[in-house]
Amino acid sequence: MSSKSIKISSAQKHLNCTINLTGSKSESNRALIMEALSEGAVQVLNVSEAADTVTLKNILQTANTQSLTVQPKEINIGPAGTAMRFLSAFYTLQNGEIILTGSERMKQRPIGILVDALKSLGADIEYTEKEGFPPLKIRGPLKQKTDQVKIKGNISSQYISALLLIAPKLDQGLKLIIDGELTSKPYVEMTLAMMEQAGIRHSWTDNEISISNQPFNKAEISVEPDWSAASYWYAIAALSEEASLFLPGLNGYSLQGDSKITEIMANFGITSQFKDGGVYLIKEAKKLERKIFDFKECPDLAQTVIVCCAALGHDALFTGLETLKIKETDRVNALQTELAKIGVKLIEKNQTYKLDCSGLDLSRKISISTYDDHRMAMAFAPLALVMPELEIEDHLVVEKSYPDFWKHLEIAGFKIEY
Ligand SMILES: O=C(O)C1=C[C@@H](OP(=O)(O)O)[C@@H](O)[C@H](O)C1
Ligand SMILES: C=C(OP(=O)(O)O)C(=O)O
Repeated sequence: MSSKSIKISSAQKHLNCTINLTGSKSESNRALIMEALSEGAVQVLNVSEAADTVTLKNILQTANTQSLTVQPKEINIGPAGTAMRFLSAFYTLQNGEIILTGSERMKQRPIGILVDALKSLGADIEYTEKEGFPPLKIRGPLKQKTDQVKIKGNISSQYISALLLIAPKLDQGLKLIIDGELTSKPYVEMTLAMMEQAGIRHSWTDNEISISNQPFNKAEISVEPDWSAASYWYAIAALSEEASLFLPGLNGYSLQGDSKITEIMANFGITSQFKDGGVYLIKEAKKLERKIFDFKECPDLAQTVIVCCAALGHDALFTGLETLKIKETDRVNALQTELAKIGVKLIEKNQTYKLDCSGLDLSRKISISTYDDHRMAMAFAPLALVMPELEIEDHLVVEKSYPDFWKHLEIAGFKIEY
């Protein structure tokens, strides 16, 4: 066992506990950018403890203090994709020159669509290594050439959110035309809804979103707990014999698209009761019948739900997995390799993925590789409820979005050996 690997087991199949989740990484990242752009008019409450958010917060705290005369400062965002995209737009508005870089994986995650859009607005950006990928050399402030930008919508919604966040600060405002289909749409809706909380008005008709030059109002933005993190508790409930879990702070009218986990997990017999300022997850006996799950609007739930179906031996079909290949790792590939360890196949045909559980074997001791991907570790961890013992290769990966994950599993009665 390496120093990073852990063994998880669970003698306790009846779960009854309260888990306090950290704030949403997505909401926090937006709120922090708005706070920086609004020169303090916007304030953020319950900001996430996710490492990605902490990194972004630290960078933004020093953003306005750099000198113009020294070598361009290098800013390293590590593995934080959303923050990379948001900062690329943010720095076009700042004085001076910086180099924005990230982890080795970040240098393989495409950013050309956003860079092209920013350049067409008037930004001065160069690639310092590979065309279309970080690192970026950004020289601000942007002198706006046009208010209209056309941008492809099917690769990452983060490019669109990044542009929308800076739009009120652009002299001419922004008219964004989304070319083709829009993936991860709830994240764009979240961006606009949060901007509205700070008084920013927009119009969205068909494929065109417009925001005029306008000031951010004074606002206190309270971040809801993270629904993507909550999804692992739904999976745990689904694989347990009996469960009554309380997740404080979550509400039924979330800005987070991943709150769709309540609807998905109803198929697995998990009822979500919203009361006492949070949600109770109650497990009831129910036969899982739903055969098709689509993740186009909630890509971060894909691993959770697919592993859960595999553990239950449920041969379902999955769609909307196209964007998974450019996230923390190629998540489709990672899922295929790791599910094979329990005898399950995930087979692609015309962009639909079929789970074949005919060879399911939960009796072996296996070690799950994590591919520097927090969601690989967290999506496979619930398997400890249905297997004798499970090893997770790198437990530290969870810090990216949910640093207390293992501590919370212990609260729920899991045994973790470091
Ligand atoms: O805007 C955001 O906060 C996010 C958007 C999604 O990315 P894509 O738009 O690239 O699918 C999601 O996967 C990511 O974890 C967070
Ligand atoms: C894809 C994710 O994050 P990011 O793109 O911000 O790295 C994620 O948290 O699953």
